[in-house]
Amino acid sequence: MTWLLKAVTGVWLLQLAWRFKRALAVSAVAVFAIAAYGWAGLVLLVVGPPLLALLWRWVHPWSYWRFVGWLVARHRLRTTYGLRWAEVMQSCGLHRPIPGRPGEFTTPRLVRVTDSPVGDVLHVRLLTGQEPGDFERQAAELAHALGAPAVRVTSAGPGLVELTLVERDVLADAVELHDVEAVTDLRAVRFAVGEDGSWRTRDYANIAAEVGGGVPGSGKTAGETSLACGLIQNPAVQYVVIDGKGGEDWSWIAPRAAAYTNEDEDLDVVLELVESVHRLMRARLKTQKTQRGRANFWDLPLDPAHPAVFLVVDEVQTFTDQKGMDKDTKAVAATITARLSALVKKGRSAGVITRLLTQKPTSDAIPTAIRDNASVRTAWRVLSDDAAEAILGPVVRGSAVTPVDIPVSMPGVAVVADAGGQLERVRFPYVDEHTAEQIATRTAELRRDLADLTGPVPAEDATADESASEQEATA
Ligand SMILES: Nc1ncnc2c1ncn2[C@@H]1O[C@H](COP(=O)(O)OP(=O)(O)OP(=O)(O)O)[C@@H](O)[C@H]1O
Repeated sequence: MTWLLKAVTGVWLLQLAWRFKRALAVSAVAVFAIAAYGWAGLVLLVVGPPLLALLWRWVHPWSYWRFVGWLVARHRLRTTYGLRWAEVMQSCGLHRPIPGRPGEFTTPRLVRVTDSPVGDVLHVRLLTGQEPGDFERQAAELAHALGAPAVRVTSAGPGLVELTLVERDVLADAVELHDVEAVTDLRAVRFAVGEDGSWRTRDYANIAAEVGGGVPGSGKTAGETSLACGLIQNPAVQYVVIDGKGGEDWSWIAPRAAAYTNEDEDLDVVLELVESVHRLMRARLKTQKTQRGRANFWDLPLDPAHPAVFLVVDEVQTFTDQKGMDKDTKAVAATITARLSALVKKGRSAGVITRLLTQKPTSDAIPTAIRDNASVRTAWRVLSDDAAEAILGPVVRGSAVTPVDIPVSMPGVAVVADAGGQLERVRFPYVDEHTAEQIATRTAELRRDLADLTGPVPAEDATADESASEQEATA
């Protein structure tokens, strides 16, 4: 009966036209061009758009490729993924039967497809009652059903999930930098590339300390080097480097460092440097409010006269692990550890950022109290779950992301835990020593001696101010 009604009213014709709307639109434009301008109009119609596209690409390649990406993504949404979506959802058990309609089911909705350096990203709206974990559990099935080597599931807000079809492991390729951009904003410092191919940043206003560890050759020093190369170009940053390996890994920074030592046997030399930085921190905590108006360093504008100080202690176990030390050396090591612990706890609001690196990630090398106060933790390749835990904390136990799996052939790849406790794999960029040396030499005039930064310890009457600032620091 319905077909008769459609035939009589002409609705069938409209439905047919709608079905072939694109072909009809193209034909209409072609007929119009011929009618208005003859065959020249048709030639213009055929040659014009490609020429315009070429011109667009030449004038504004960024917007052109963005548009092409959008077109390709739309095409994939409708064909590659859209046509099989219901079948994929059903075969992975992510569909839901519709009550009262046997045999019928509903599926999460594929909203959008975008591309990323690793592969396509499918943006999906969940069904009521579903959560990203439902997709995570089915990640392997989804990968097979969608024909991708792996699928990464990330929550993208309430009711939304993103499925990244990982076609390429972007972390497999080294990120070599032949020069490093100066860091101008310490609240967004690029430090490594994530699995989606985009840069990860850190907000140093919220970081008092970082701990990092990994087996020899895993890329700790190189990772720190690339970070330092950007930071030392900022006049409001000073570096203090203590290299417990006793080698020349950090000698490149000597012309630019406020203080540098590679002393690995005479712990008194190291203690003196650590004490200097500790004194600077205390002096700032005591006087910052009275002299500069704010108790928190990061509430003040960055000023080369009051620089942020990065204290790097590479192979920190040389100074903190007391095993095998004689009695006197043990006492010095204990003081160094206590000072580092204080810097880790209170350094943030004094603008002092402490970074401790070790190839021996144990609680003897990095005491748990220090690790637990370090909001940023980085584990390059390690050999055991215990070592991973000594750096990243208990969160790594049972996590799918672990530094124990990192292949030897991928130095510079690490697992990082951010302030929110989330673990992810990243690759640090690589800057060779000569490039680093050149950057340090060309910025040598920005160097200020640590002794000049450390003012005299203020009088005792500032105690009240200190306790106020210290309370804020540890808050
Ligand atoms: N991000 C990276 N990308 C590519 N190669 C890297 C990267 N990081 C390090 N490497 C390679 O690995 C080598 C060892 O790196 P690095 O010296 O940083 O290791 P390490 O963990 O500090 O070792 P050690 O504990 O012995 O000092 C480098 O010389 C370099 O060849």
